[in-house]
Amino acid sequence: MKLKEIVEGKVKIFIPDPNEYLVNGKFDPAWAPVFYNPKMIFNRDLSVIVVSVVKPKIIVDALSATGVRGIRYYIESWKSEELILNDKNPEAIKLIQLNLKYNNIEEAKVYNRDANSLLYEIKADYVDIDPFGSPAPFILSSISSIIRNGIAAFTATDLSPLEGSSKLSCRRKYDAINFKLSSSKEIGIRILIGKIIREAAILEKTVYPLFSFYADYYYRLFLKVDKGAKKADKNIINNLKYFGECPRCGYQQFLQDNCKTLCPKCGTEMIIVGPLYSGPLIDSEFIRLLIEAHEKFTYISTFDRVKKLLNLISNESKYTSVYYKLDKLASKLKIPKLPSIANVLECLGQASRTHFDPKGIKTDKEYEEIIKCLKS
Ligand SMILES: C[S@@+](CC[C@H](N)C(=O)[O-])C[C@H]1O[C@@H](n2cnc3c(N)ncnc32)[C@H](O)[C@@H]1O
Ligand SMILES: [Zn+2]
Repeated sequence: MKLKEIVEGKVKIFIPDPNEYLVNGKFDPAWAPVFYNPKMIFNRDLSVIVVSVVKPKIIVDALSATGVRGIRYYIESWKSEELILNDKNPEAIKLIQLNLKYNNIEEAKVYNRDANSLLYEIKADYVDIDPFGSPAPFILSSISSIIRNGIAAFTATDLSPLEGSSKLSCRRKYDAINFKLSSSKEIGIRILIGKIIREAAILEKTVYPLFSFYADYYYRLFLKVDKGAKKADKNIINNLKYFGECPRCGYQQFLQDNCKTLCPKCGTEMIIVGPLYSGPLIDSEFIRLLIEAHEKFTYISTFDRVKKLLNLISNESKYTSVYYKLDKLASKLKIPKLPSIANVLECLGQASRTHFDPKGIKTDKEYEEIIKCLKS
């Protein structure tokens, strides 16, 4: 394999030389023998900050590819007692070993295993699942390996099922009914968390979101894992719900079940999706710690973008309801001229923009008040 040296964060690593794997002059990271995607630097930068706050004892980068993620955690976030890097691809293992050596890390453990079988054999307090597409095949094994108060980190790039475009795929992978809704960007992340809560419950464990976000073409979740059948039951009872949107007037609400429901505002039958997680997506103390920690990472190439996202998420986390997409709402209600988002926010007083959608707002104000502000 012809290699190329690159710098990401504070580490220098070798990746397969993209020029060797061009097809018709184009390159896709999946065409190289070992996967490295520069579009995921933002994801890794944010994860480095998270790990610097969490300071886990045992870090597992279960789907490592080049090893860049785990190596960055060790060099930039925190020197954990143990660092475990794993990939089922033997070519990846050669590269991981080379990259560890190049960054003077001697103490890491490297496995060439199927991640699921490895995860059932080990215990850790931070497990990173960064797969091709869906993390669903790794949920049960990763949660099983994480001790009480440990962190599960998941990336999901399969937005099509999660956002309701591929309905059958969503049924198959996430056991949830889904349709394309106005707020599908947020619904998708809630369906994913709902699935993880149900899988964790099988093991008498549960998860609570600390920090979760949508960016570019993926979701990223950091969940705190807790143990106990009663806690698992409580989380399911309190936070596993359905969600309905009225196709006529755009009113939306969480629902206890997926029985036929008429819109309380206009009487039209609502479109219902779920089951999904209805609780907070962000822990306010955790986001405060991330904002504080971020100041130390002045060298990362995404410094400004990370700051913007963290501040926006901190703002929107004050509101528990799913965002309203104003252009969709205005078009449903035939409001001819959409006021600026800034004007709507000012009119509502307690409301925020959302990172999920530039046309969306989050507020806990009543539907009628939102409409009044849209019309004013
Ligand atoms: C998206 S890449 C990981 C990228 C890496 N985490 C990063 O940040 O650059 C997914 C990796 O998972 C590996 N993989 C897929 N299925 C696996 C399995 N069942 N067990 C172990 N590794 C697996 C692939 O070989 C690939 O290297
Ligand atoms: Zn309605």
